Amino acid sequence: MATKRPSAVTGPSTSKRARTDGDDDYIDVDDGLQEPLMPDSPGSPVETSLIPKGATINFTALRRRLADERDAAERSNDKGINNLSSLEVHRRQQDRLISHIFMDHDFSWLHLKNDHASRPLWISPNDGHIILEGFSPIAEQAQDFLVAISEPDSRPAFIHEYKLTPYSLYAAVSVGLQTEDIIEVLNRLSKVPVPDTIVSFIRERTTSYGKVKLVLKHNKYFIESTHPDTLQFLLKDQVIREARVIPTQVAPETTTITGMAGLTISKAPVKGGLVIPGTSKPTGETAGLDGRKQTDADLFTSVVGVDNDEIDEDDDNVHAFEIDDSKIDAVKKRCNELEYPMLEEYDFRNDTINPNLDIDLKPSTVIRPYQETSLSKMFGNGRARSGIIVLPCGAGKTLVGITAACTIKKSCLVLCTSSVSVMQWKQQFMMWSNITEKQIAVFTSDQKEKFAGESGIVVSTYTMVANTQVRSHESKKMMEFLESREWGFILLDEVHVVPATVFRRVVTKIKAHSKLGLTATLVREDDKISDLNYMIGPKLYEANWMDLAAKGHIANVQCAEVWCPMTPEFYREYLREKTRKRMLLYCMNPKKIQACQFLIRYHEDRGDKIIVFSDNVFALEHYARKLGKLYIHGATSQVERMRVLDHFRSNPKVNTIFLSKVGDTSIDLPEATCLIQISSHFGSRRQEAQRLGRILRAKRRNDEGFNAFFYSLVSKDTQEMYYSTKRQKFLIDQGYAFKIITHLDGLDTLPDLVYRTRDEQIELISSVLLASESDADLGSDVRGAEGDLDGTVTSKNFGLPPSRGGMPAAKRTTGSLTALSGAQHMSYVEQNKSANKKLAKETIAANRHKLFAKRDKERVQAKKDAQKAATAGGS
Ligand SMILES: Nc1ncnc2c1ncn2[C@@H]1O[C@H](COP(=O)(O)OP(=O)(O)OP(=O)(O)O)[C@@H](O)[C@H]1O
Repeated sequence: MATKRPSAVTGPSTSKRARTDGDDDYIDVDDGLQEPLMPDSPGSPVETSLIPKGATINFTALRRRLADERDAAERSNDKGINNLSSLEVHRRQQDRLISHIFMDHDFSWLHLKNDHASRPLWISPNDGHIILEGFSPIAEQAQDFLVAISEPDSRPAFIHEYKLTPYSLYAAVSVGLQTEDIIEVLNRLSKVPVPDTIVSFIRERTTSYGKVKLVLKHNKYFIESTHPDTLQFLLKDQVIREARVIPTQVAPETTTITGMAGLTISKAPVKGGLVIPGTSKPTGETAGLDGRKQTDADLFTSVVGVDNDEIDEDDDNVHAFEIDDSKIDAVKKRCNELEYPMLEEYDFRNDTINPNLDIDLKPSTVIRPYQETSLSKMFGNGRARSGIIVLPCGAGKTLVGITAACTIKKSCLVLCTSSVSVMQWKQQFMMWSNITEKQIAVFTSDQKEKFAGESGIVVSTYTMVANTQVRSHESKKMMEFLESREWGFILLDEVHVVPATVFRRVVTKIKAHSKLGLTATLVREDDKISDLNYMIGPKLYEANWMDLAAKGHIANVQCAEVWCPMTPEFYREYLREKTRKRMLLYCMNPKKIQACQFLIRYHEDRGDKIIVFSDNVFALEHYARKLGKLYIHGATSQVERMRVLDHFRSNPKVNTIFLSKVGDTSIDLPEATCLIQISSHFGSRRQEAQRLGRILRAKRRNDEGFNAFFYSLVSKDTQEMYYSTKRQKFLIDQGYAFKIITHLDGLDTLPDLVYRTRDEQIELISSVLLASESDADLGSDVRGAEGDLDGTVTSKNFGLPPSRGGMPAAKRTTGSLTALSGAQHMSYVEQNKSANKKLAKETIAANRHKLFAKRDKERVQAKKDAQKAATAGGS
C-alpha cells in the first residue's frame, strides 16, 4: 500500500520502525495475553524451528553435503589460483568470506533454472520457508496456491513470506489438493528445483492426511474411511480402541468386515452440482481464482480450490466404526498425534434425518468475490467441510457465515463472544436472508427463546453454552433443547479468542455435523492456536488484507506511532512507581493528552470522524472530560451507548467519541475515518488489528484518494514503546507500514492547548498519584454504577438529554486525607491504612517539587493525628 505520511501532522524527524520477531511471550486466556514478561525477562521463549519434530529433513546429511561442495569448490579454486589476475583472486577471497558468513545458509548449490526470472518463488530446503516475489505478473495466482498449502507469514508490498507446516498441508489436503499436484505446482513456480527435503516432507505429511473422516449419523459419531487398513491401524491405538462403541445390533444398510467386530461398510455419498446462494455456478467452477481471469489456467485449475473427486475414490465403499461421544475430543487429538487428522465433512444434501430449514439469501444480497472464494473452499466437494475462514476485520465475515447457513439449510447454532454480538448476528440474519423472526431465537442471560417449528437458528454466547455453574431453571431447559438435537451447522464467531476448555465443553455438549470458525486474526499470544485445528478443523481460506484494500472492499489506512516525550515530573514518578501506576503515568502523560487534542482538532477540521480508544477507564474519562467529548465504557448503560453512537453517526457536532475496549469489536461505525489509540492491552496483536478494523469499513473508502488514519500515541522511553512494537507485528505482516512521528508541527501554537503550564502538569500528576491501583488497571473496564458519569459530559457539552435525570452519579475513589479535606475536588473518599504507610515512606524521598513536599508533610501530620485520635478513642 501507499505509505505517504499525512503531511501537516508530521515533523521532520520521522523514521520507520524496524520489525522485531519471536515475541510470542504471553500466556493463556482470551487471545493468550495475560501477564506480560518484560523485554529483558529471562523467560522469554525463543522462536523454534518451523518444521516440527519428526519432520524428514536430514540436517546432518545436508550440512555434510554443503561442506563437501564447499571443499571441492575451494580445491578447484586453489589449483588455478596462480594463473589468475590479482583482481580475480581478490574477488574469490571475497566470495569465500561471504560463504563463511552464510555458513549453512549458502544455497548456491541449488542451481537456478534458466528461466528463473519468470518464476516467482524460492523455497528453503532447511525449513520450508517460501519467499514469493509479490511483483511477479503471476504473483496473484501463486498467492492463491500458497495460501492453500502454506501459512502466510508476512505479506508486505514486494516480498511475501510463507511457511510450509504440517497444519498447512493438512488444510491443503482437506480442501481437495493432492500430494503430487502440490509438488508439481511448487516446482513450476520455483526458481530452483524443489529441494528433495521439501518433496519428502510434503509426501510424508500428506499421504496419511485426508484418509479419515469424522461423521455424525443419527446422533452418533463414526470414524469413517475408504481405507479399511487405516481404520485397523487406528484401532491398534489404545485411546481410540477404548473410545470405540461396539454395537449390539448392526444397522441393516451396513455389513461387518470379517474379523473386525463393529466395523461397518456403506456406500460413499454422492458429490457435485452444489450452488452456493448468491453465486450462480456450481462450487467446483466458482472456486479458486477469486473471480479473476485464469491466465495460467492449466497451471492452477488442476489444484487450486477445485474439487478433486478422485481423492479417496479408490474404493466406493466407506468403512466406519462408532466412537463414544464423551471421548470425541481425546480421539481427535490422538488421531492428530498419529498423523491421521480427521476431516469433518457433512453431506447435508443427503441428510434425510434432520429437517430442512427454509432459509435463503434475499435476492438483493450479493456476496463479494472473496466471500465466494472462501465459501467455495468450504463447499468445494458438494459437502460442508469443517474449518476456519480468515477474513480481515470489516470484510464481512457475518455474511459469509449467513451464506454458509443458507447453503446447508439445516438447524444452525451461532456462538459469539458477547450479547451485543448476539443481537447483531440476529439482526444481520434478518437483513441478509429471508429468515423470519419466529425461526431465529436468542439465548442470552436476558432472553431464552426457542424457535418455532422443527428447525431454526439459535444465536448465543460461548459462556452461556459452556457454563459449568448452577443454571437457572429456564437456562437448564434451554440447554436441554440445545443438547437434545442434532445441529446441521455450528457457527463460531471470533474463534481465536475462545479458550480451548470452552471449546471442548461446547463440542462435547452440542452435536453438530459441521463447524465453521470465523476470525480476522488467527493469532494468539500463546501456542494454543494449533488446538483449533483438531477442535474445529483446518484453516480453509485466508484473505490478503492489502488485496482487499486495493480492490476497495476495505479502506486504505495510514498508520503512525506518535512518540510523546514524558515531562520530567511524570518521568521521575514513572521510574519510582510500581507496574500498575506506571501504566497510568504513561497513559496520563500531559504531552500525550496534548498530542491527542492536536490530532483530534486536525482531523475534525479535515472532516474526519474520530474514535479515540483507551483500555484504561480512568484515562478515558479524564481525556474525554478535559477535551469535552462523549465517551462509552463498560459501565455505560445500553441506552446511553446507543444515544452516543447515534449522535456520532448523525450529529455534525459530534465528530469524536472515546471508547474503551468494549468498542474493540462488534461496533459497526462506517462513519469513522480516524482512530487514535491512547492506551491499550499490553502487546496484543489481536487488539491492534481489531481496532484498526473499526476504520477499515469506512463508508468513504471508495472516494478518490481517501485514506483512513490510525495513530498510536506512545509515551517515549517507557514500556509502552516495547508493547507498541509487539502490537504492530501482525499488521506489519499484513503489509501495513507504521510511521514514527516524533514531532507534531503546530502543536505548540494550538490556541487552547491543555496542560500547557508546569503547574497544571504537576496538578495532573498529583491526581494520577492519588488514583487507586484499580484505576491504573487496564483490564478493569466494568465499573460499578457509581463510576458511571456519562450523563455529565453528554448534557454539558451537547445539550442532549442527560442519562439519569440530569444528575451526575456519585463517584467513589481511594485518596488521601488532603483530598478528603476538599483539596482534590472529591466529594467522598475512602481511607486506606496501608496506602498511608506507603505515602509516609515516600516523604523521605529527596528532591521533590515543593508542592509534593508540602503534601507529604501534610500526610505525615494527618497520619499522626489519626493515630492520636485512635489512641484517644481506644482509651
Ligand atoms: N457482500 C456485501 N455487500 C455489501 N455489504 C457488505 C457485504 N459484506 C459485508 N458487507 C458490509 O461490510 C461491513 C462489515 O461486515 P461485518 O461486520 O460482517 O465485518 P466483520 O468481518 O465481521 O468485521 P469485524 O471482524 O470487525 O467484526 C458491514 O457493514 C456489512 O454490512
